[in-house]
Amino acid sequence: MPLEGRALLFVGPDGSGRFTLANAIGVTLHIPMVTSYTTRPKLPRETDGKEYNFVTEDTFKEMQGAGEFIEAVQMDGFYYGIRKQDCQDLLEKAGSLIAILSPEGCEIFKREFTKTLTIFVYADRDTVIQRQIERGDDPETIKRHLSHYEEIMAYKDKCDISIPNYDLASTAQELTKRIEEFLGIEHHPDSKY
Ligand SMILES: Nc1nc2c(ncn2[C@@H]2O[C@H](COP(=O)(O)OP(=O)(O)O)[C@@H](O)[C@H]2O)c(=O)[nH]1
Ligand SMILES: Nc1ncnc2c1ncn2[C@@H]1O[C@H](COP(=O)(O)OP(=O)(O)O)[C@@H](O)[C@H]1O
Repeated sequence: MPLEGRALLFVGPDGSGRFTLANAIGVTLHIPMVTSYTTRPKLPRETDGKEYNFVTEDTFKEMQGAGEFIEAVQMDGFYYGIRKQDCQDLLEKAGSLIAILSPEGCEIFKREFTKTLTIFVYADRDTVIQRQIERGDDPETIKRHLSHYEEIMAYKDKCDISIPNYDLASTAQELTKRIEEFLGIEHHPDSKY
């Protein structure tokens, strides 16, 4: 049985601005974001429970064994997954949720929710490199991210919306409008976008 509700799925290369845009849209449209679980070590700029719930591999595997994840993937030796119960709780409260995930994860979510919107956020290679340097990612992490750049970009035309993110304010404004159309809501009067 698919989950009754709407899932806005943000996907795109690392450093393209998925988290920044998902967060802005969530605040403007009052849509909560579901936090993934990962075994990847926490970076200094991250806060446990915000970007991810950081867990050990043993804990992840226990949760996976108990069937807790709606989807779980392994990437570059790390596990990532989203808990079904977390989605159910958010849908009960808000009717919609936001998730940031890989193309593979999007395909699974599309089968698991009654209504999904896939939003592809992108920028050129040099720009995503520059942004990752500025946000303090180490060279190894940036290299790891870039090894997926082309493969992720190939998913662009399979998404419902694909949006280049250069000027943040105008990207957020355009995206807010297109999501409001999808959700069938009037443009939010207080929206600064
Ligand atoms: N399928 C799936 N993908 C995820 C999940 N959580 C994160 N991802 C994606 O997996 C990739 C993880 O990359 P990572 O190197 O850890 O960089 P991050 O984007 O800075 O966290 C990113 O593209 C995420 O959007 C999840 O729960 N499921
Ligand atoms: N349009 C933009 N212009 C300049 N910087 C941006 C823009 N969008 C996002 N950023 C910055 O670039 C970095 C990467 O954005 P983030 O949302 O973390 O990307 P992702 O989740 O796709 O890895 C962050 O430091 C963010 O503040």
